[in-house]
Amino acid sequence: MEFKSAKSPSSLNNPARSSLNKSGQSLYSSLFPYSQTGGSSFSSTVLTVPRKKPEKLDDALPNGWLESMKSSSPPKRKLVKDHNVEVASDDHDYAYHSWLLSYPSALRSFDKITDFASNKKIAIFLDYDGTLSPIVDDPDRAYMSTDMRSAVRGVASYFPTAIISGRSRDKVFDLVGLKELYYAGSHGMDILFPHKDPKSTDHTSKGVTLFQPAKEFVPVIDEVFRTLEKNTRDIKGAKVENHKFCVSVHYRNVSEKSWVTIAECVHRVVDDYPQLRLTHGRKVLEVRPVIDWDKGKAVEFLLKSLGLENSDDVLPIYIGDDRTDEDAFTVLRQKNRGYGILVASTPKESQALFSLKDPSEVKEFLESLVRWKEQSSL
Ligand SMILES: O=P(O)(O)OC[C@H]1O[C@H](O[C@H]2O[C@H](CO)[C@@H](O)[C@H](O)[C@H]2O)[C@H](O)[C@@H](O)[C@@H]1O
Repeated sequence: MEFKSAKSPSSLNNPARSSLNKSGQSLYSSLFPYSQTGGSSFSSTVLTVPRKKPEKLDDALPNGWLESMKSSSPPKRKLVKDHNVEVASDDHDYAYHSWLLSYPSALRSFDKITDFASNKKIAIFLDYDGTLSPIVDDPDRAYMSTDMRSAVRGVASYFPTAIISGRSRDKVFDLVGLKELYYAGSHGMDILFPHKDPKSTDHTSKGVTLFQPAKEFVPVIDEVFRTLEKNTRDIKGAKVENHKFCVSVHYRNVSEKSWVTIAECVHRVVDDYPQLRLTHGRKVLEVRPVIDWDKGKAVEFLLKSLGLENSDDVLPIYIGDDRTDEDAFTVLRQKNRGYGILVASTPKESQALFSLKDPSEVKEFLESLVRWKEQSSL
């Protein structure tokens, strides 16, 4: 990531922040918590992050693969011991706090967000890994806490709430376990509507309306999954997951010296399938069908299904941490119709407007929304 010194946050050249919605109201400029014209005394040293669409692995030159793989998850933070408390180093704090000027904390901006949301219908979209659950080495053990589950249940009792994950729908449903939510698995290619009867005793994700735009790719995805499993068997730490409409190849637990080997192995397999493409998440390579569908399209589809599209009295809020979430942030930003909130504890370029540091801040934000809603309906 490249940092540049800038005169003021206004140098972000961010048209979305001043664009207007249909009623002439700006979602962005009215919420930007820092002056976009005047410079603060701090501004001459502010670090800003260039905003460009994150590069996908399949767009990168072969030489770029390794760099892309190395930067695909925040580096381990340099920690220093201070009174038995682990705190981030000064360098990290400085960069992070500077970055917050461009991506303000959604918690600190909470009053502005809710001022804007008053008299609007909020719709909540949540990524799973890194947003509701912390990133852990073993994808099968990425559990969300009981408190987080309660927070999600809380928001879902007031606002339509969807989980939009790269995982298969069944896996993410098993991890979240709330049947009142909408689920979009496989990066939005497998959409489930909640049980119509909230008292249903069916605790599986079955029996409700589905939207599966990549249905015909299931056999090829299965074939590629089996080939990748076989071909990566000798790469220590590699893990391949079949998400029905896409495949994940994890290299988090692979020694860095074998990253080229695993990348080449995946590329060799995918090269034989022109109908498939590769994208890149947090220490994971993902094989997906070449269809014009992503988390952003899933958000649009869900808003439409909920009768909430093209409406000025609707405020979609999308919270996510990964490159694949950028598609959803972009949709909200381009259409000037909602807030993207990036979960990040290190500076990252993003199409999101706000940020939260980690899943515990996500939980706090969701709980605050519930409290705000409860108080405003008194
Ligand atoms: O869209 P998401 O819900 O964020 O899913 C994206 C990927 O999440 C999982 O992998 C990530 O989390 C793992 C557990 O913390 C971590 O070990 C891995 O390195 C991360 O990439 C999931 O296993 C993938 O299949 C999803 O695509």
